[in-house]
Amino acid sequence: MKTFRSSSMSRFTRIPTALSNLLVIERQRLGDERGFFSRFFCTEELADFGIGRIAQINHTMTQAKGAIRGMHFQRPPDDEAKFVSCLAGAVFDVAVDLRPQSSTYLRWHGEVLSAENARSMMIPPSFAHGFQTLTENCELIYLHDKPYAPGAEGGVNALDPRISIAWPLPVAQMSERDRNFPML
Ligand SMILES: Cc1cn([C@H]2C[C@H](O)[C@@H](COP(=O)(O)OP(=O)(O)O[C@H]3O[C@@H](C)C(=O)[C@@H](O)[C@H]3O)O2)c(=O)[nH]c1=O
Repeated sequence: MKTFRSSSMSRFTRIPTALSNLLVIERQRLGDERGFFSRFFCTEELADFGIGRIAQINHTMTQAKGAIRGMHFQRPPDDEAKFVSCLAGAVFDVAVDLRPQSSTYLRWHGEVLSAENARSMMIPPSFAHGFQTLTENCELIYLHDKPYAPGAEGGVNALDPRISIAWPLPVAQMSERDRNFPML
C-alpha cells in the first residue's frame, strides 16, 4: 500500500467516469465543532491522478445563475491538465473528450461541483472544459499544470448539437467569444 509523507491515509477519493483519465475527486473533510479541515490538493497523492506540478491557479466568479463559460482548451504543446473545484455555489461542470484516437471522442461527462459536495474534476490534456452555474455567485478555482498560452487557446461551442451537452438550465449568459466558437 502506498504511504504518504504527511499522513498514512489519502484525503482524496477517486471516482472514475466513463471517459478514460477523466476523474472526479472527492476531497475528504475532517469535521469538528469549529467546522472542517480539508486538504485541497497534494502534489504527491494527486500526481498519480494526472497532475504533477502546478503552473498557475486561477479564480473566477460568475454572478448569474444559468450562465455558461466554455468550452475551452489549449492546443499542444500547451495542452494542460486542470483540477477544477467550486468553492461557492454550485455548477454543472463538463469535460469533452477531444482525443481523436479515443473510443469516447466527442463524448462529454457532467458533474455537479459545489461548495457542499467537495468534489473536483481532474481534467486531462486534450479535453475541452466548461460549466453552467446552478446558483448565483459561483466561485471556481482552477489548478493548471501549464502556463496560460493565449496563442494556443481553442474552444468548441457549448451548444454544438454534435456534442449535445444536456445543460440543466436555460442559457442565461455566455461571453461573446464563447458564443462565437464554431460548431464542429
Ligand atoms: C484563461 C485566462 C484568461 N485570462 C484573461 C483573458 C481575458 O482578458 C480574461 C477572461 O478570459 P476568458 O473569457 O477566457 O475567461 P473564462 O471564460 O473564465 O476562461 C476559463 O473558462 C473555463 C471554462 C476554463 O476551463 C478555464 O481554463 C478558462 O479557460 O482573462 C488570463 O489572463 N489568464 C488566463 O489563464
